[in-house]
Amino acid sequence: MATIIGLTGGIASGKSTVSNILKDNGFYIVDADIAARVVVEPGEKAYKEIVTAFGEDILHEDKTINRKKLGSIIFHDDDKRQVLNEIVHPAVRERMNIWKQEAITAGKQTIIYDIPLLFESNLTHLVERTIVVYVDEDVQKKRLMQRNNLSEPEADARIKSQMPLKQKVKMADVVINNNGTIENTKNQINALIEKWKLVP
Ligand SMILES: CC(C)(COP(=O)(O)OP(=O)(O)OC[C@H]1O[C@@H](n2cnc3c(N)ncnc32)[C@H](O)[C@@H]1O)[C@@H](O)C(=O)NCCC(=O)NCCS
Ligand SMILES: Nc1ncnc2c1ncn2[C@@H]1O[C@H](COP(=O)(O)OP(=O)(O)OP(=O)(O)O)[C@@H](O)[C@H]1O
Repeated sequence: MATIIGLTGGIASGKSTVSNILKDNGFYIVDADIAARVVVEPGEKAYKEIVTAFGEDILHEDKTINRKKLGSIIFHDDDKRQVLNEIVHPAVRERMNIWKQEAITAGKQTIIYDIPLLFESNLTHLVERTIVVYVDEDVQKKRLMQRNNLSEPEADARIKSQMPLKQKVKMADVVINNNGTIENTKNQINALIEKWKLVP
């Protein structure tokens, strides 16, 4: 039976950076953010529910969802975020389960579940151990503003929409500190692969 490892952290703390390094080491990644994109493509059930709940205003001209616009709504409004989560999350879990089964069929021994909201959504029962990618809040904000081209208040709103990263650290089986260079992060991951004797 495959071992499922949960990889989480805060927005822009470096989960994708860590999962890419794990992928380079042969590990199979099941990514919740990718699942959340696939399940809201036009024609999908969640797409229709989002348009009903948020209106056609959140669509591009080609009818795909304008993620920037939807983000600017839900990261500033807890109730609306809740509405979106209730539409999208069940479909995400279903999709991730399909990908997990594919990985098991392919003979994978360790599967990485990259889930930003692993703790917020109480999904730890899906995984055997948890890795939290940590950065200090000033580094997190700077990287988030840079990557998404956001103002400071916009970055603050996104950070505040999640459980404080320091709280996630307390809940983690292991913490990867991503304040330093990518090389430093790689070294921590290699040490972890060794310590937990992880086999792809
Ligand atoms: C709001 C949306 C349209 C913004 O899209 P955008 O392309 O700008 O961002 P992306 O999807 O790449 O997410 C970036 C990061 O934002 C954070 N984030 C996304 N959704 C949420 C949420 N509902 N609550 C808290 N943080 C969130 C995560 O850390 C995620 O890694 C999109 O994030 C979305 O549909 N969110 C709801 C689904 C969800 O909860 N996804 C997170 C994993 S299941
Ligand atoms: N050690 C590092 N040094 C410098 N920049 C980094 C480092 N790690 C990540 N970054 C940069 O910080 C940004 C956030 O990293 P990444 O996309 O991996 O975070 P994430 O946790 O997956 O984000 P999200 O949850 O928002 O999707 C990216 O632009 C990435 O290139």
